[in-house]
Amino acid sequence: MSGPQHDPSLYRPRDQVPFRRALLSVSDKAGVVELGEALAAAGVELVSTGSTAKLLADAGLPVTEVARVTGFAEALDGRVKTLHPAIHAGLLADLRLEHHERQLVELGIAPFELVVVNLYPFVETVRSGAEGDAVVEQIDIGGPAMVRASAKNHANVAIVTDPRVYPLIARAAGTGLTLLQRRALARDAFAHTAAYDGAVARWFAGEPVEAPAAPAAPAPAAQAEPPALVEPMPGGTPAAPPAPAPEPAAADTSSASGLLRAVGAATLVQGLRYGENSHQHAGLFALPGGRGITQAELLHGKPMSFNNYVDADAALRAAYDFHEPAVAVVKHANPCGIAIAAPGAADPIASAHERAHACDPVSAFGGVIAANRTVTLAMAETVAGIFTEVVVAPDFEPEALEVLSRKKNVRLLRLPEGYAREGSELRQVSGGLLVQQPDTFDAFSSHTWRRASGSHVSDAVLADLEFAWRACRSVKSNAILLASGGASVGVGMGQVNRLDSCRLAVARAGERAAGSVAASDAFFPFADGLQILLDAGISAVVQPGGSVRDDEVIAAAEAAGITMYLTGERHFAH
Ligand SMILES: NC(=O)c1ncn([C@@H]2O[C@H](COP(=O)(O)O)[C@@H](O)[C@H]2O)c1NC=O
Repeated sequence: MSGPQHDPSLYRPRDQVPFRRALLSVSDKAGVVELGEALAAAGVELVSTGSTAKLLADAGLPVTEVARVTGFAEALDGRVKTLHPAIHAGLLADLRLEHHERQLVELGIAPFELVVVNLYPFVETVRSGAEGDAVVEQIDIGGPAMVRASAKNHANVAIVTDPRVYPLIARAAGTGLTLLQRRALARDAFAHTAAYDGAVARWFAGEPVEAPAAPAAPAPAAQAEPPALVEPMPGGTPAAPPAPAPEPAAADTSSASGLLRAVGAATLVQGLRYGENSHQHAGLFALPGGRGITQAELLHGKPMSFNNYVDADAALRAAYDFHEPAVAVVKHANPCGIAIAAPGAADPIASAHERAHACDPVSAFGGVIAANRTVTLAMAETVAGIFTEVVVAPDFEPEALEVLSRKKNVRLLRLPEGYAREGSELRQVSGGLLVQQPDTFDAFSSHTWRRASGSHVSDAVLADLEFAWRACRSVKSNAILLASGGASVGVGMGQVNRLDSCRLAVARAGERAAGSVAASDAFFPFADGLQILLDAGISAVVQPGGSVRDDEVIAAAEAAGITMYLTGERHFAH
């Protein structure tokens, strides 16, 4: 045996590992300051590379530069920064082993419990048209080394490669993560570096950097169940929630038990006029430390109703699923339009709203609008002409507030700072409660998809497919969403068979169906639903795959000469 020896008796168990020292080294800096703030506030020491460190320091955070830890200035134009034993021993020491702990002390090296890395934008650089050494320089070496080291050492280290996980990490800043959570992050980290290296290899082979065609993905059910980021419900009866704390602190809702504790400590915010219907009593309760729609400030209009809260929350979920400026218009908890800003739009959020509204103006009447950016005057002027129940956003420009406040019947809500959803979701069933990890699984990058039919599509079509696939997870199942240019053009939602959802999406899109792309939240059980989309003239489709009749479905796409991608992951929303 050539690898290291392994003696199971030497390993001491480690479940929850509190964060003491974090290493942050990111190319995409979005959200890293907020994360750094949460970590620093919890007393976590921050160590960071060149420009990440500068950004954190400029934000007033205490941060140690990697070069100070290694005693070695970053060299060779950044080719060597973190590639040093003083960093990698801190990432790889397995503190379950007494001799690793001892050696680390002897070496004078402190361990890391949290590593946040995202890699040089290799694929984006290729897509920008760069060639030769300009591309080679974007092959990240130190980043993947840290990601893989930390993922291997998930028994001790939490590795974060996806900015969408930052809110969870921020919430867990004071407690750290469990082994199960670190394992799930390690899984994602290895998938991330594998996809990255795959793209690099394809570039060297002179192939397009996106994932090549491959045999149909195995049925998701046939794959091993991935570990969830939330702890499973403890067996038997859940522990009784403790008495509410006198001063409600922010609750860690990333696990089922954490969420149940928070529910036990929830406090009544207000009685509502009524529930879903006028004969039902209802109230709104707040979770300790919650920063969601419950905590939003009513700037104008009548008090929110029960249904307003449900719809506004659904709209927020849809709009905040995008990093880009995005708007969702919701009716009865379903989006009747979702859009991101048109490229180069002078007023991005106004553009996103205009396009979301245009998807289905009939249904948008009396709708609830969520924007993930400040509402501008231009957006307000358009909204003012549309009968709207609620507009919720992180903020409103003063002029926008003035324009909208002239409308008596609209409710305007400003989100609390640091708006975030809970780390677990709860639903009541008779005699019990269902708790699950939210569907934040990130399978939106086409690099992880498999092309099952047709030829490579243009970057624009690929971007539309990515948009449609992301947007369709905010739509109740069975969901079919047609999109064009980063905007939905037809949504078929909530039907009890996929065929009707296809019919609905096509009917709502009308002439816009031709040339649009389609996303289906789960596999097509038969080719008939897809055929409706094909007959309407869609240009490409993305769906999970995994049906026993995948061959039939793929053959229909082949026959129509369109490209079909399989994601291997579905996005049911019930
Ligand atoms: N060479 C190294 O030792 C190294 N260590 C970290 N990086 C990358 O440098 C970037 C962050 O650098 P900065 O904080 O200076 O922007 C990250 O994308 C990270 O993956 C490295 N760069 C590339 O290989």
